[in-house]
Amino acid sequence: MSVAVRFAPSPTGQLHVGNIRLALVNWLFARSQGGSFLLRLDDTDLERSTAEYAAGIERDLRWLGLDWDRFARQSDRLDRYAAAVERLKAAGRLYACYETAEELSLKRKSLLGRGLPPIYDRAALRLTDADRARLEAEGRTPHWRFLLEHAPVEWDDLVRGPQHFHGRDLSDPVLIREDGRTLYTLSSVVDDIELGITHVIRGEDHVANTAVQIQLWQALGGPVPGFAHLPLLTDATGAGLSKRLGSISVASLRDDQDIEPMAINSLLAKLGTSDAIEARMSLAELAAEFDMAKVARGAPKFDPEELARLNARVLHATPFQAVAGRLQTLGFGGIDAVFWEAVRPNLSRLADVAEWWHVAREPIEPVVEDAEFASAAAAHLPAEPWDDTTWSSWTGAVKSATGRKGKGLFMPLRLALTGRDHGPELKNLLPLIGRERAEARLAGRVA
Ligand SMILES: Nc1ncnc2c1ncn2[C@@H]1O[C@H](COP(=O)(O)OP(=O)(O)OP(=O)(O)O)[C@@H](O)[C@H]1O
Repeated sequence: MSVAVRFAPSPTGQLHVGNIRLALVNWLFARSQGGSFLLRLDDTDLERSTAEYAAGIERDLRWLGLDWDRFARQSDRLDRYAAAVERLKAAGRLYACYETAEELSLKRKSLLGRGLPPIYDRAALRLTDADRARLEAEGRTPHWRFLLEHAPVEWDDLVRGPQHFHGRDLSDPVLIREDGRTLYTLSSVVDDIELGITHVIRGEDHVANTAVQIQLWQALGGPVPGFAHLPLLTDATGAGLSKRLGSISVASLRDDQDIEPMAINSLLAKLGTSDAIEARMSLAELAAEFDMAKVARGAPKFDPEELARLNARVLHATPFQAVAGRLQTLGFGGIDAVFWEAVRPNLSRLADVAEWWHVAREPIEPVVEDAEFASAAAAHLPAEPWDDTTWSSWTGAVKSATGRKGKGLFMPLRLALTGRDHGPELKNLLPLIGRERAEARLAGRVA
């Protein structure tokens, strides 16, 4: 059977780097096994889900290159959940409960106060028909719980190893709320069964869900899939991430920080694994290196500096054709392949091209500390056309004429030609600056 996985975010905020790690791991697992990747929007929380957030999720995943083979929306599948409810009721696995939230909270507090785990006491199972009729006459509407079997629940987690739970240590989960809406615990299993999911790969926050959901899979007759629960990513301070809090979103990395998608993919594919974190230029390379056995159990931290470092590496290896369109959008349509290759080793973010465009093509204030030396150097500027051999022949001549060498030769030239003490290699930059500007700058003029 071929592998089928899903990424199932709720459209209740912008995807953060923790969500993306999960999306990426699902995608890489699918692609590395020739399997399929489903995007499922868990949009049944009508108060918090919005069409804008849903569109944002699709945009973020596309931008990262995480394309999906199939798409589903839980709000389109409500009839499937209703059908599953009927089957569970017919099998005697759902029972009506009438406690209010306050009553349940009191019960929990009382158990905790006695040092006991806050497991639901199944009081509703002892209600008679008459009790139920009375409660409903009082105006109470039931919520419905799934009757767990008091039996062991075990699985061999692809990340956490063998997991052991027991039904008696778990509360019967609520599957239907008072207002009749089915909850994630049920809808997610119905979808996973009907959409043929073979591996559920999600965050550690779902481990307890998995324990109860395995019994639901069995009750609904679906094959129980494999599981991998990954530790949750934290921010650099160790604090948790949440869509609701607007944690480090992919949209802000893209739109505000000018980060390359492959920098994000490279970091999140390798973070918290036994592989070194290095820049990769394609998802195919990451898929070829992917192995769930490399994922560690410790909670990884997202380090923005590491991302910045990878971003620079990715840019340094990006070919001109891959950025030509974006350069045009940024207003640098005049940049060609030669210019790009000259400046890309000095970029941390794509927008940094603006500085080198300015240096090469716009008037700058030169820094001339030794006018005599600068004028001697200017006198040796060769005739155009210039290419990447011009710098070495010119500085060779300046060296012979002035007796200067090393830093004493190169730094005054760099300061005069660029107004800066750092930047792209001058052998590449000089032909872009051109003779006229070079001559004027060596004379100390703004040019
Ligand atoms: N910090 C995190 N690190 C890694 N994975 C995470 C993190 N937070 C959520 N996930 C995973 O992302 C996937 C999508 O989950 P979900 O949409 O519930 O995200 P969420 O950020 O927890 O949302 P919300 O803040 O709205 O509850 C799930 O597999 C979940 O386990």
